[in-house]
Amino acid sequence: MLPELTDLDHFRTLLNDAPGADTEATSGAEERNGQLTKPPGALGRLEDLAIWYAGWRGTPRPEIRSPQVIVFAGNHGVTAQGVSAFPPEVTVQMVMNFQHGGAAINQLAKLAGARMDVHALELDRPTADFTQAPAMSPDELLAAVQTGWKAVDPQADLLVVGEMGIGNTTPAAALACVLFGGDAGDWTGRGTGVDDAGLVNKTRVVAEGVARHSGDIQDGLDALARLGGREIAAMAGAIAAARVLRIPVILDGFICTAAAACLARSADGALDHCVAGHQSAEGAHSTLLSALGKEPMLSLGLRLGEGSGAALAIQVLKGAIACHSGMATFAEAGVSDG
Ligand SMILES: O=C(O)c1ccc[n+]([C@@H]2O[C@H](COP(=O)([O-])O)[C@@H](O)[C@H]2O)c1
Ligand SMILES: Cc1cc2nc[nH]c2cc1C
Repeated sequence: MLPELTDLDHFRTLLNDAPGADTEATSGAEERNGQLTKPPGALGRLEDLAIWYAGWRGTPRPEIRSPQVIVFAGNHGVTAQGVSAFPPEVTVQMVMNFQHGGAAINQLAKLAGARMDVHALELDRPTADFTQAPAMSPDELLAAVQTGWKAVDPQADLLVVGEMGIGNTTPAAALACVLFGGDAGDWTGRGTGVDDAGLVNKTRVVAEGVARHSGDIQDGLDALARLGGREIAAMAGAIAAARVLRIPVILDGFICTAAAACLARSADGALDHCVAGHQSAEGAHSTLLSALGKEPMLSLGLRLGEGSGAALAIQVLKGAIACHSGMATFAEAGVSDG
């Protein structure tokens, strides 16, 4: 059962107190992995993924039957600073495209056998431009986190969270910068494709936001309120709910990883139930994944968001689980082990 979220301190407490993976299931899966008809380690990272998944599902021989993909959408006041190659109205237009089944994520979720939900968060009320004021008030942050928290199906056995939000690589860069340090230029990339002058302007905007707010940021949730966005906060809420429910999560690209990073900076082990689905072409994604100690499953040059890279990675994880749970042991198959 997922408790109702009453306030942000309650959220922090639930995240800090969330149980870890089932150690018995993990060791049972390790033992089973050692008996399967293959040379030790021959399935490479698929073996680690299967053992990780088994631990979080609490069974040494799990299946993936009910994956869920959730796409959250939000609008950003900081787009007034000219930080995106696309206009903000594309956010609501793409939400309609998701609802009509026409986006990349619709195809990839369907292919992965996943249920897909779309949550648009107050698109007609963008966050404040963080160069001028905190992006969200604490109450606005809580409402967005609650949307994500409640969006997770407790019956799901795997979760992908994705986003749509014109301008959101700017808050994602600002979050990464304030959480991990370095210069704005280390974290700022081209997003949907800003030109060289656009990149200089966007880097300035990120630097201004970080300079304005860093003194008031103690943890990841403070960072989310001041520099984040509603869809980013909702992703954080959903990832945290999955942690409490022991539902494994596949992270998507730069923005999704920035949301996850806010949790990592609010509670130790907050992302132990997450793997990185892919490495985005957004320049700083690899740096952010390294900072979180996450190795991407795929690297295909995607920079779409929407949960697309993570939805593709569901298929790889399904492959890992199919082998782990379906293969015969040496004893069962009468094959001599080494
Ligand atoms: O997932 C990523 O790594 C990623 C990288 C670049 C862009 N995006 C998507 O593009 C939008 C943000 O780009 P921008 O240039 O408007 O900040 C947003 O809707 C994201 O889903 C996503
Ligand atoms: C068309 C378009 C589709 C997207 N999907 C996720 N982010 C996006 C940004 C744009 C511009």
